[in-house]
Amino acid sequence: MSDAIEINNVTKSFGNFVAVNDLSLRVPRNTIYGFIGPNGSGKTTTLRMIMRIYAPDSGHLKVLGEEIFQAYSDKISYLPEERGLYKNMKVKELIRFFARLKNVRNCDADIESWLDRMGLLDWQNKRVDTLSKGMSQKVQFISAVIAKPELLILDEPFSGLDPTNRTVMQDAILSLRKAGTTVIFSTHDMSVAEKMCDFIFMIHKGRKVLDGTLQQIQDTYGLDTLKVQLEGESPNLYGLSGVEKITDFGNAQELRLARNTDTQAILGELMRRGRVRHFEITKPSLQDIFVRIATPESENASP
Ligand SMILES: Nc1ncnc2c1ncn2[C@@H]1O[C@H](COP(=O)(O)OP(=O)(O)OP(=O)(O)O)[C@@H](O)[C@H]1O
Repeated sequence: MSDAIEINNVTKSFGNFVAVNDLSLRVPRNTIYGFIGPNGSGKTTTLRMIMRIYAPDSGHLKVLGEEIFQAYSDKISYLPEERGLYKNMKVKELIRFFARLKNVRNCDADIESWLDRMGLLDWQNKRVDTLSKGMSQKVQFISAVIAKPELLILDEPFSGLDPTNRTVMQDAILSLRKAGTTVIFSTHDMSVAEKMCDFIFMIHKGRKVLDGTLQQIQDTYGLDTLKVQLEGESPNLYGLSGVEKITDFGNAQELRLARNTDTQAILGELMRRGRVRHFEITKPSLQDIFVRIATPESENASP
């Protein structure tokens, strides 16, 4: 079976500005693929090309094995970044309308079951303009999944949701993947990407800079991070040999190490300076990897 998405050397410019530059990417079926990248790096433009809202200037795209949108339009759903719903329709009526657009009828039981899961059953006969932002987002999500798409594309599905609703949304996405759906979502939340995604793709200035499982990505950096906690306020961590960068989280600090740094020597030095509560040699987090790639050299320099 073909991959859910095959992108081959795709470029898209707006005027002189190259938003997506020679991008190639494969999304296997039945996976969750996370798109990450700084603001304006090309995530939405890529998703819009998959949805054929934009045509690439060059390169080729295949979605669910098809090159022509009409051939896959009924099997794909998109939750756009800018949420917009028909405000004077009632919730259930609106979801029914989106189902019909994909040629799905008689789905009231499914709609009710989704509304129930998303904590919106009592709102089914309320007008859309009476919903809060988070509620409309959930209604839009249900509208996207009601026709049981093979491929679901979500542009920042967690933004603006409170922690409970984030969990509800995460569970819904995971259950869809379990049922066989391929899910692509963009996010600025690195911990969500780390926990949920089978594969992570990072785009920076229109170019692919990361693509793989979290483990593959972290392995390219190796065990170059020290997580430490020392007793007392503002522990003195400066001047340690081999430490390239210190990130201070207040109660804990992360040290980035140069290759072949002697971590035992650092531990010895820290013990001379104070009482060490926590000392862990680890791979960098996705958040740290993102910052390393996206932060300009000058801001990312050694302390
Ligand atoms: N229709 C358009 N016309 C002109 N420029 C555009 C258009 N759409 C996107 N761009 C530009 O292309 C670049 C990539 O935008 P895109 O929306 O893909 O970024 P993004 O990674 O989704 O960002 P964010 O995280 O802020 O949503 C930006 O510089 C943006 O200004």
